[in-house]
Amino acid sequence: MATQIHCSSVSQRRVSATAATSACPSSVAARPQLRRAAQPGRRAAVMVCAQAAPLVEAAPGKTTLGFIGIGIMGLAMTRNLLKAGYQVVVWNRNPDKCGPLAAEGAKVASSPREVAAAANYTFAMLSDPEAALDVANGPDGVAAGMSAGKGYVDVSTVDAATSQAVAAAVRAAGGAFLEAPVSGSKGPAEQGKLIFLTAGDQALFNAVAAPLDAMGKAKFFLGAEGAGANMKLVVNMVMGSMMTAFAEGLALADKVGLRQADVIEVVGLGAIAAPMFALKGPAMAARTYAPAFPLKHQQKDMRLALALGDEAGQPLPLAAAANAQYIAARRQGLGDADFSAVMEAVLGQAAAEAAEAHKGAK
Ligand SMILES: NC(=O)C1=CN([C@@H]2O[C@H](COP(=O)(O)OP(=O)(O)OC[C@H]3O[C@@H](n4cnc5c(N)ncnc54)[C@H](OP(=O)(O)O)[C@@H]3O)[C@@H](O)[C@H]2O)C=CC1
Ligand SMILES: O=CC(=O)O
Repeated sequence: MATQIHCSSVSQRRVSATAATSACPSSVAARPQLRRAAQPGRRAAVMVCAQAAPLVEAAPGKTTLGFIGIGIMGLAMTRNLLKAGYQVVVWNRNPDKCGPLAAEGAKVASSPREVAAAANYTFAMLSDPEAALDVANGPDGVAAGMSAGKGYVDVSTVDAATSQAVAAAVRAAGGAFLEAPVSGSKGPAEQGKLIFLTAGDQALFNAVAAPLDAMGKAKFFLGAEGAGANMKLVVNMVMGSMMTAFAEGLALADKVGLRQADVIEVVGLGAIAAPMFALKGPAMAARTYAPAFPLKHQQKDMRLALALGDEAGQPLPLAAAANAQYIAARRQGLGDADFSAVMEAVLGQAAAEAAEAHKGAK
């Protein structure tokens, strides 16, 4: 897995080995706004903190990891932890989804609490804020299985308030907390090329550096919990708006007699080229939407980003318009399809307007 991190700006400070050894979970005030990961070779073996139990650096063969939420992303991410040689204990609400991982060597637990009790560090990849709160703070949840020296890494896409509520419950039980939402979809998850947007307890960030590297190609430490969640919502708001604009472009091209394949090629050669357009464009032109990133999750991210905009006093009219299209697509029953199925809402709107115009002409 690629683990090398490049600094693109002098204002972005690397986390030094000294910082890694001296940081405590509670020392959030001292953290810079944006930090990239330390070089793996410079990590200290044990992260010592005066106020909390030391967190031991995770390593295959000596660390048991937990993984909760075996959906599209969780399955691929857990596979990479198993491939890297970690012992992994898993739990999923629908236990059938743990079957393939059990066959590959994972142990299956009967509750999130049992996972946290069995593992040194537990990861969770859950659908939304409600699921994240249920799993972490519920009666048989992760916090109930936490104790000093353990850590919880929530990689789900949620809002800052959810992340902060989970962090409080985990810390109250003596554990450390890191939010670590990921940028990158099913393909990057399978290839171990996710981008982790982390925030929270820096000692835990350092302790789980190796498992993060087994699942991803880059990791950012952004400060106190909430910063990772906000970064993820900003990125996904842009992605959701881009996808809607692209769907409108393909629909318009078709209406005026252009080949959608030509549009995809022209876009791909110019300044607005994006891997997402190249990857999703041909399937959108064929109107097929095999789920990599479910549309219901993209709409959840738009909703959470708009709420963040409200809170921050930042108008987001473009994102609001895109969100309306994702809501329309959900109403068309496309929540479980890939988010590129927003194309159907764009086409559906055109069809509805044509029908309305036809009615008016009668
Ligand atoms: N797919 C993608 O490309 C990406 C997704 N994400 C984010 O990752 C998260 C997961 O996405 P993905 O794997 O695609 O989604 P899936 O829908 O495939 O998986 C969702 C997981 O959450 C579990 N879950 C939902 N509600 C609850 C609950 N109340 N209690 C316990 N477990 C629950 C599901 O369990 P069950 O199987 O029982 O339903 C399932 O394991 C989302 O936050 C998404 O926004 C981030 C980057 C990329
Ligand atoms: O959250 C989705 C992604 O592709 O990133």
